[in-house]
Amino acid sequence: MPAPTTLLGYIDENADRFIKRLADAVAIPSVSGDRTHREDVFKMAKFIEDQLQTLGVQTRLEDLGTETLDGHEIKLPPAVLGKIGEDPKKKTILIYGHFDVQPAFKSDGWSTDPFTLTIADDGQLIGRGSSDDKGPILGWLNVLEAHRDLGIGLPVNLRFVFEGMEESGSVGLDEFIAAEHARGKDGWFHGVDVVCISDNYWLNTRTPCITYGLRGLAYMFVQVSGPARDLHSGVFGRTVHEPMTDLVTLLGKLVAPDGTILIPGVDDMIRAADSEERELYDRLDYSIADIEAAVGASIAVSDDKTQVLMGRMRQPSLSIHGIEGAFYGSGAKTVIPAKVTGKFSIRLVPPQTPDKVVPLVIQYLEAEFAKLNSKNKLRVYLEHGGKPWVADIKHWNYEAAIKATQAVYNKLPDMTREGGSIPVTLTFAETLGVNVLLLPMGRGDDGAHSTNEKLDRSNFIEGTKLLGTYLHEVAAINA
Ligand SMILES: C[C@H](N)C(=O)N[C@@H](Cc1c[nH]cn1)C(=O)O
Ligand SMILES: [Zn+2]
Ligand SMILES: [Zn+2]
Repeated sequence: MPAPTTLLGYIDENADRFIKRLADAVAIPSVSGDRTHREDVFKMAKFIEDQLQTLGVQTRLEDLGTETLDGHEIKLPPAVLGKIGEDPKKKTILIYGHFDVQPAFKSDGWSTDPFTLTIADDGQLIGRGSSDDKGPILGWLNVLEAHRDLGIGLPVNLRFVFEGMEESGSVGLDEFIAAEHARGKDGWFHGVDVVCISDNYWLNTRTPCITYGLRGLAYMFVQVSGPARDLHSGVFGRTVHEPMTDLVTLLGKLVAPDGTILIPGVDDMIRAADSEERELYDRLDYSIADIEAAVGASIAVSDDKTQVLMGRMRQPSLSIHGIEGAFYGSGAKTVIPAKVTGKFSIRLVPPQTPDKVVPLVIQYLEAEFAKLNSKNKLRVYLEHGGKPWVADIKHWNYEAAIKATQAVYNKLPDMTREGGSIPVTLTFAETLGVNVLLLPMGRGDDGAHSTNEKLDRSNFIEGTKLLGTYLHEVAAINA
């Protein structure tokens, strides 16, 4: 049963107002990984809570405790909980999203201010968080508002969990979910039938997708320290072991230019795909031209689309993100940095977990460091991690999402595994024991985490219709 046509019409008629609300959300720089923005993450939690309340949702701000960031103990942003509908005859869907964002500075190469939503002539809504993940969260608000204003009853009961730490390891959330679950029928998640998350992207720019897998993550720091302070390279060059020299040598031993992970045992954990599995990837609407357009260069590691897709969806990857403490400014500072920290992450696929992979990384880097005969000090550790997740797509939750996609887009969705990570997904699946579905709103070229992140106007508006239609399709299924 598709959503009422009045609902879809309402969403079209109110598109400009919905975009204005997205602009208000983007204007709050809720960067969870930057201590100086912690107040903004709190402000964003309040913004979402206020919106939910206005839309008739019963809410609660859940204190998740504290964390230590850059040596300071600071408060974690609260999780925003919402509840609307308690009809025992209806199914109950838990909606998850995150209102924190990745850092963004104009100087990174943005064409416009990252925290001012800019509407381009072609309909792109450009701003940090537009696609990841404020647009999708606001999509749910749009759906609630349409039902309220049209006087259409929600076809399902809804529970919401919106967090403000997803981009920084979802600190505190797993413990909260476990504790609430342990409270049984008094707990927040009591009665939840399935979970729906809109926080990833289509493969390309034309075909909507439904996602049944995510990679896990082991985000690691490798720190080399030596001198008591930064040194003049003219005075001390070739007289001391330099931390930066040691670090870049180690970083150079992690991954080959074609993406092969050089840490013994890591790539070997994954069995090769058989022909039946390869076919799943062959069938997806994707080409090398899509990846080239999304990254803005002809740099795919292979000309074989299936191999590229498998590299993203069913193989681990290792990326080097940066070096803290290294000189990176303009000019030509002749410094020997005293302490440098390399940051890299490994995206994990089943059966890999941080517990299985991290000891291999530590052992390998320590052995490679020993070969350098350096007198500097090495420290390798896990900063945050999460396990991979793969779901059963034969569940009615997926059936409803496929029907909704066909109703809104008149197309069969691509069935994908996402290369990114949403650590709480597996927690929902394992702790609550329910089916989880990923129903993305944005396109593969949205530039999440990158400069000029955008969400296309049509994806925001049709995506809102998709979320609303999905609720009605869930209600129509006899399960
Ligand atoms: C897929 C999701 N929208 C996302 O971007 N997740 C992040 C999670 C993360 C973990 N550490 C930092 N961010 C990702 O996949 O990088
Ligand atoms: Zn993200
Ligand atoms: Zn996200």
